Amino acid sequence: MADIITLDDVSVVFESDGRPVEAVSHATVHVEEGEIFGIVGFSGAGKSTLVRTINLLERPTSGHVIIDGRDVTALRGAALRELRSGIGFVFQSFNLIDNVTVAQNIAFALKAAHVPKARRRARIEELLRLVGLEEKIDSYPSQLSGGQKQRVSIARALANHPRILLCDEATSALDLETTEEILALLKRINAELGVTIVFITHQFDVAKAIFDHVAVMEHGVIVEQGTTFDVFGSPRHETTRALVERYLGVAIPKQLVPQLPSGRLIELRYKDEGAFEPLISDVSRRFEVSINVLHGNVGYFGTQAIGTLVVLVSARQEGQRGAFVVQAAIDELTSRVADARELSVALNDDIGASVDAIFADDADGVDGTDTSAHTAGAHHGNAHKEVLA
Ligand SMILES: Nc1ncnc2c1ncn2[C@@H]1O[C@H](COP(=O)(O)OP(=O)(O)OP(=O)(O)O)[C@@H](O)[C@H]1O
Repeated sequence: MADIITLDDVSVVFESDGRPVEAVSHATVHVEEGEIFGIVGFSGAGKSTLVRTINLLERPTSGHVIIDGRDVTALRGAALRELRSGIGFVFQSFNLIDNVTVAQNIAFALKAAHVPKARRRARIEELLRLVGLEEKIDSYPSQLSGGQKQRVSIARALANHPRILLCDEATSALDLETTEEILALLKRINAELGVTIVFITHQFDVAKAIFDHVAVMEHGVIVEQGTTFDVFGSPRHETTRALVERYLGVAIPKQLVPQLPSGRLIELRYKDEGAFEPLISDVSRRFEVSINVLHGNVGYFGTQAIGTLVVLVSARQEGQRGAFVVQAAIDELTSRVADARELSVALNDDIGASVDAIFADDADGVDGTDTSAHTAGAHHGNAHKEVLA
């Protein structure tokens, strides 16, 4: 699929108190036509600044913005206005004008694009039908719920048939149920109208529910990007790992630790289901080690599953030979899953704390497809079966 948006080596430097602040540093992004592309990262990572370069609300200090194969970085005046009318923007705080009606809020966007007055009402009705709010056409924003306000702001953003919709934390001010409704609406707009969506969020469940590709930002730099399934399934950068740990990961309760047989704790991450049972039994038989499954969790990305298991690998014999076979078994396990690492209980605690700031408000799955198997404590065969069931 062709790129509809290319950000080529884009940097944005602000001046703050006389000192330069590099909000975005050499970011390169390719957004394919018709996809939902997401950007995640800590507060202050540069996500908003990067997205605002797409319609040149922020002008790159260096690098190029290419829309539909055309370098638009230097556009000004009428050409810039035309570019912007083809790119809708949805904000976290809705940005509706309070003292005019829903119809008038949308009419402003049509007027700005020189749509004749006689055609505006029909277009407004069509847009409100699309977002399911026909009956609110003459209401004022203060008479609407948060979700309804966001629907109006989406209708307004779509008024001039944009091919691109930019959403900056568009669901962050909404409760979980309303978030689901808005995500379903955006998915429908993406699928039925073919609108390409670039979406910033700090909500992990939003990311995994709707993003086709995702970029992870930190300190102005894109540290990792790819398909959402690959990036979250095999995270390579520490920040991504931390995000994934917090939501797909599992922590071993401290009180369990003294009860564990000696051995090494390994976290295994696999993509798609069903691959584990034969792997565990195969490795434990071939290497003559015991592999106890302590904890497991499966998260769904659309229809694709990413699973996590924490296993304790123990030697069946004492001494150097035992340590050697445990290492060989761990090497074999590691080579046959998407991602693996050795755990300590303290490490789990640290990770939990470090990512709270990013995905602070996501206790439950937005798409309702998460399943968790909390089997800590039952660290023998039964746990294994529960996790894989
Ligand atoms: N107009 C500006 N002038 C000076 N510094 C700015 C300006 N806009 C943003 N910054 C700085 O640039 C950095 C990136 O900000 P940005 O808002 O893009 O991050 P973000 O990842 O979107 O964060 P958040 O999720 O908190 O909005 C921050 O350090 C911010 O303080």
